Amino acid sequence: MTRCAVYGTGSWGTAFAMVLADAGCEVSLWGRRAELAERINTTRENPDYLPGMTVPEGVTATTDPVLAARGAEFAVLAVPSQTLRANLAQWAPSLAGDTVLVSLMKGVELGTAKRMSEVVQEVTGAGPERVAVLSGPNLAREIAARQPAASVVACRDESVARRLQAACHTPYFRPYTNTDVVGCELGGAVKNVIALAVGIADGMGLGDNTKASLITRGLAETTRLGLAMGADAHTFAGLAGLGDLVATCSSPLSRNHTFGINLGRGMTLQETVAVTRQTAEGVKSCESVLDLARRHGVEMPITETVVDIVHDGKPPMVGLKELMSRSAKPERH
Ligand SMILES: NC(=O)C1=CN([C@@H]2O[C@H](COP(=O)(O)OP(=O)(O)OC[C@H]3O[C@@H](n4cnc5c(N)ncnc54)[C@H](O)[C@@H]3O)[C@@H](O)[C@H]2O)C=CC1
Ligand SMILES: O=C(CO)COP(=O)(O)O
Repeated sequence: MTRCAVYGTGSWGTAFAMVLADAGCEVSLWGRRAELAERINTTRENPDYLPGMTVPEGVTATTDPVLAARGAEFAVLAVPSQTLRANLAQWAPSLAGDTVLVSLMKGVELGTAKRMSEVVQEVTGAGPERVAVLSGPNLAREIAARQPAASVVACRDESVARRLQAACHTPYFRPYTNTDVVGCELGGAVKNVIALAVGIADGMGLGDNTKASLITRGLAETTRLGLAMGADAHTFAGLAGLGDLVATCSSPLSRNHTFGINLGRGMTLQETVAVTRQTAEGVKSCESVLDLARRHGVEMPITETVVDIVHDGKPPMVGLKELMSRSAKPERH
C-alpha cells in the first residue's frame, strides 16, 4: 500500500489527505496542535477547517514529524507559502532520500520571489525529478464533499507525475499529468491575485462584464509572466490556469475572492485581515508576483493595482480608473 505524509491540517491538507485515503493510500496527517490531531483521530472530523466532513479511516493525524514521514513515498506540503521554508527545514531530516515532495501551495515567497518547488529544492537538496506540484480548480470544501473535480499533477519527470496521479485518482478526483511545473505553479499563485481583483470589483457592486474582463486580462498577464519564465502557454489554458482562475474568481468559498469583496465594500486591510480565518495567499503573494514580474521585465497591470489597493491604501475606485485609462493596445502584444 502507498504511504503518504501530508503536512498541514488546514482545509486543503485535510481534504487532500481524504483524497489520498479514498484512492487507497495510507496517510499520516501532520498538524501543529495535539488537540486537533486527537479530535481528527477520534471523531473523524476536522471541525476547525472542514466541519461536517468525514475523514476516512485511512488517515491518521499526528503531531510527530518523524512518525508522519515513516515509509512515506510522497510527502505532501500544505502549509502557508510564507512559512514553508521554516517548516520544511524542521521536517526534512526525517524524510527519506527517495521520498517525492509534493507542493499543494499557491504562493510565491516574499523577498526571494521563489516558487514553492524552488523553496522545496533549496531546503531539502532534492533534484527537480523528486519535486512535484498539484494545482487546479480544487476548492477544499467541495473536494471534501467528494464533488467531481479535475486537477493537474506536474513534475519534470513524467513518470513521477504518473505515480502521483495513480496515488490520488479517485472516482471524484481526476488528476492529469503535466511536466510544466513553472506554469502550474504560476497559474495557482497568480490566480489568487486576480481573485482579489475580481472580489474587489464584486464588492464595489460591479457586474459580470467587469469580472470577465478582469479574469481574461488576468490570464493574459499570467501567461505573459509564464512565457518569460519558460512556462508552456498551453498550461494557462488548462486546469491549473483558466480552470483554477474561473473557480476561484466565482466561488464564495474562495478566501482570496472573499478577501477582495470585503476590501471592495470599504473595509480596511486590518479589518479584512481580522475577519479572515484561513490563508488568503494572494494578500502576500501579490507583492512577490509583482517582484517576479519586475525581475523578468513583464507588465502586470492588474497585479500592480491589487498591490496598490491592498498594501498602499489606494482607493479601489482610483485603482480601477487608472486601469481603464491605460493607453489603448492591441489585444495580443
Ligand atoms: N483551501 C483550498 O481550497 C485550497 C488551498 N490551496 C493552497 O494550499 C495551501 C494551504 O492552504 P489551506 O490549507 O487552504 O490553508 P488553511 O489556512 O486552511 O490551513 C493552513 C494550515 O497551516 C497551518 N499553519 C499556519 N501557520 C503555520 C506555521 N507557521 N507553521 C506550521 N503550520 C502552520 C495552520 O495551522 C493550518 O493547519 C495554500 O497555499 C493554498 O493556496 C490550494 C488549493 C485549494
Ligand atoms: O486554490 C483554491 C481553489 O483551487 C482555493 O482558493 P482560495 O485560497 O482563494 O480559497
